[in-house]
Amino acid sequence: MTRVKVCGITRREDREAVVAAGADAIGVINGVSVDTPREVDDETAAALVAGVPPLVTSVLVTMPEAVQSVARRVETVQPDVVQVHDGLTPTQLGALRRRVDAQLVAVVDAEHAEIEAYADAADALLVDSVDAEGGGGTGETHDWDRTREIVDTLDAPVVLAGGLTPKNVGDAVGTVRPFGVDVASGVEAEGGVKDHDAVRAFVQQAKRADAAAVEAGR
Ligand SMILES: O=C(O)c1ccccc1NCC(=O)[C@H](O)[C@H](O)COP(=O)(O)O
Repeated sequence: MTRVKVCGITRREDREAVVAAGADAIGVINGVSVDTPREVDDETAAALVAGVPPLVTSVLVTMPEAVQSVARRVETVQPDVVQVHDGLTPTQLGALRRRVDAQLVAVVDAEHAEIEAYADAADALLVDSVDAEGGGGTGETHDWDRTREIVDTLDAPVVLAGGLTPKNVGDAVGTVRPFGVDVASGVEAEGGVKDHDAVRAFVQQAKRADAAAVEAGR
């Protein structure tokens, strides 16, 4: 079953709508070096994560400068998973993985030269369309055939992100067959505010496409 993560939650009511829509994971962005309407402060991040119910995964999305700083942030926010964009080498990610009480998702773009090393250092890989500064939330798709190759090559769970919307997520799931899909700007009413109808449609389309692919033996 393709898991669905909805990222960039800034408000309690959006977190609740995402849970009600049947998403598997909720992403909270905290400690990033890019300007984004989806980032929240430490206190809000911790409160949003604390309210995620059992059986739904909370994800802290961050862009650390050092292992220590992200370890501190994990202690403050207490997520189930930490998703690391940019900044750390595979060796540093390995050190972080041993240090924190959270699973680790490493973010790469589909053309990254060290994809295997990042996959080995983390619990899962998120293949995104990152901007020049290493940030996500670009609203841009990338070459899904390349991401399908990564899915087929690696043992690690691979999450597809970048430019997904309720309209294209079905094709994305059918083409890439990822472990999960991730969306931020594609289900927003405005920057940092989720459109609850779009969230529901996104989750439905992703799950429907997964069921169709399983039925077709793909
Ligand atoms: O969403 C952001 O603004 C962001 C900024 C800096 C680092 C990460 C960020 N988002 C992380 C995500 O996991 C997004 O869901 C992913 O990049 C996809 O975004 P989108 O293309 O908008 O669906």
